[in-house]
Amino acid sequence: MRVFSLGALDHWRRSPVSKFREVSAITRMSKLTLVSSNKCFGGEQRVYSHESSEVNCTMKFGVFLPSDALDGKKLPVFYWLSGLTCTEQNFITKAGGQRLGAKFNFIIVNPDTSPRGCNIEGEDDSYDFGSGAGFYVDSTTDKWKKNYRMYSYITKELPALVNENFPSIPDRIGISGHSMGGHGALISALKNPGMFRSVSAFAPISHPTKCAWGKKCFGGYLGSDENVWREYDATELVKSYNGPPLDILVDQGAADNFLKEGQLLPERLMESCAESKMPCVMRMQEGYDHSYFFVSTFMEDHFAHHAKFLNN
Ligand SMILES: N[C@@H](CCC(=O)N[C@@H](CSC=O)C(=O)NCC(=O)O)C(=O)O
Repeated sequence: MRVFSLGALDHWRRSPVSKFREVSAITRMSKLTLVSSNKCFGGEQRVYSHESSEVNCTMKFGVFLPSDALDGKKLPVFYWLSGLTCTEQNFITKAGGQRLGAKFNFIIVNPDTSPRGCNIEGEDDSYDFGSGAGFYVDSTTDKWKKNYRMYSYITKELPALVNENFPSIPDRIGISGHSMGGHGALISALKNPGMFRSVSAFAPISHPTKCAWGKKCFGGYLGSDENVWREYDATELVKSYNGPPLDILVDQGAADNFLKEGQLLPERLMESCAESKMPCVMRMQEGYDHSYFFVSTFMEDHFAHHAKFLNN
């Protein structure tokens, strides 16, 4: 809170406004349309939309800009990928990320989880396929391949847009996510050695070629060739990873129903990491379920984990 004397008020009127703070500038950013902006923890939580060339529809994503970013200071970027049924709003409203973005001085970018409104027959029929369930792959099947290219959207188009429009440090980026988004974070880091300095996940779908959610989405988006499926499976990708050391942090709720149903299979990821000598810490958190109550509880630990790599 600032209390103005008359002299200070005069100074405030004359002080320059960064282009990242100026609303008239942010509504005209390259290829981006501002949907909303709310001051939060000294920074701003914004939502933008844009016409995506990868997924051929209008996409939305959230950006949290800490105060320093609003002043134009270049900062690391923490990418967050959400899970099945989510839009960009779940992380914004439930994860408590803004306080941590401000504390650790990271820009946070969190996209929607799939293309939407593409007029594909059946796209809105189930919670675990189609809208809200892009599964972070590039589809090869005729019905879906025009739009369902979330892997390229996350690893190419979105980072390019972010670097063009915000004061990011392009070689200081980390990625994390929850459930389907944890799978997306792991495969994005494992398939692009050196691109992400840090990676972590909450209750990730760790071995999608062997669980019901993965089989449904991979079958639909990638067809029947399971060799293609393995290219998007973290447990498989760990075995062939050849890049700068990755130090993976995974949190998993022990009371997670989807763990009990065999959808997540984190033990398979851990076995694969052990065999491949990939550093990975999985913390089994007693009593926690799959929800954003679990995610928000441990989010600060994940920011601290990413800070070790993004700030050095
Ligand atoms: N049947 C449920 C399943 C949806 C669900 O639990 N989604 C999780 C992610 S699960 C794996 O990707 C989620 O994050 N939900 C949003 C939230 O805010 O909790 C259903 O349809 O509800």
